[in-house]
Amino acid sequence: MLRVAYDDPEGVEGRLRVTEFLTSIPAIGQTKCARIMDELQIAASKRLGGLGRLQRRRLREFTADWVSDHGGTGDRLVVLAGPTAVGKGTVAGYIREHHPDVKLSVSATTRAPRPGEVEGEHYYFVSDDEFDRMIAAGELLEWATVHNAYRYGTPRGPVEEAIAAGNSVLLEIDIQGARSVRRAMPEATLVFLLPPTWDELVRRLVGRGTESPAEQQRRLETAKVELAAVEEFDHQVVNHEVREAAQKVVDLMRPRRGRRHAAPRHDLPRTGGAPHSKESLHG
Ligand SMILES: Nc1nc2c(ncn2[C@@H]2O[C@H](COP(=O)(O)OP(=O)(O)O)[C@@H](O)[C@H]2O)c(=O)[nH]1
Ligand SMILES: Nc1ncnc2c1ncn2[C@@H]1O[C@H](COP(=O)(O)OP(=O)(O)O)[C@@H](O)[C@H]1O
Repeated sequence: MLRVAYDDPEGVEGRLRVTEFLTSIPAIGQTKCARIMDELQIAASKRLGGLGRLQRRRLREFTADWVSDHGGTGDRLVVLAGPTAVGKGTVAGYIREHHPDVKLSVSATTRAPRPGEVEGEHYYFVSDDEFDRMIAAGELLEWATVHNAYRYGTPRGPVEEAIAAGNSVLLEIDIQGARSVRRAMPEATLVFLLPPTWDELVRRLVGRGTESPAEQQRRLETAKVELAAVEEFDHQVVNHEVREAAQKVVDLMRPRRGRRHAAPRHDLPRTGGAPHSKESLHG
């Protein structure tokens, strides 16, 4: 499994030269490495920890392409994350209904079922002991304590089986979980769902009416911090309208195969959503 430690510039991998990283990949020798570095516009002296944002993205996309071309998950594993009440559940639900070819991962959680929630469809509802067991047995691809309350985790088996069978898998998880997936499966595509504006996010949270005013306040504080994580994601999709946002997420799951030759890597669009300014979200 290819793994790139961009997040730890002082660590052993952060100090690794990009050329060393590339030539450690089977079938990439000096000549091919030089050509790839040229294509990615990265100087030969660069270390993994010293790459600029664009260079990191180009290298990450190259890695994803490589894994895809050599039997890895490629673009078939997509993570949808974003701040509270942005509409992650709504967009994922729309995809479940209208794109049956996309497999939605069903998480395990220690929280109690809400009225209408179905075991094995919305979540696997498990006890704390069972969740501990799943962690110890390595059955979770990632897990996190969300909103300081309950634990949520992605069962590893179904994700791996779906990918092996050639299906696309969508994980609707929180931002900590997205980071864990990036570490475990660097070739996964990370999508950040954004609200059209900060005020609209507040309206959606309040309008949903599932949290007390104090809890809403706490989640909004967290949301401000979480919005800053947008830069870590491969794509941004603004959830103006559910159908359109869902389509953009599904479009990102199309196989990347062949694209490398269709357009220079640095010309590939990064964002799936409309232009926006981050400042306006905090307004
Ligand atoms: N890390 C992680 N987060 C998850 C997982 N499943 C759900 N979540 C997140 O847990 C949070 C709470 O979900 P939920 O209990 O459905 O409540 P709601 O978001 O308040 O409707 C959401 O932010 C989800 O994205 C998972 O398997 N792993
Ligand atoms: N595109 C949208 N336009 C208007 N309202 C939306 C949109 N997407 C979601 N909502 C509403 O916003 C609220 C929060 O959505 P939800 O899916 O529960 O968010 P999350 O899963 O991100 O916490 C819900 O009341 C939902 O109906």
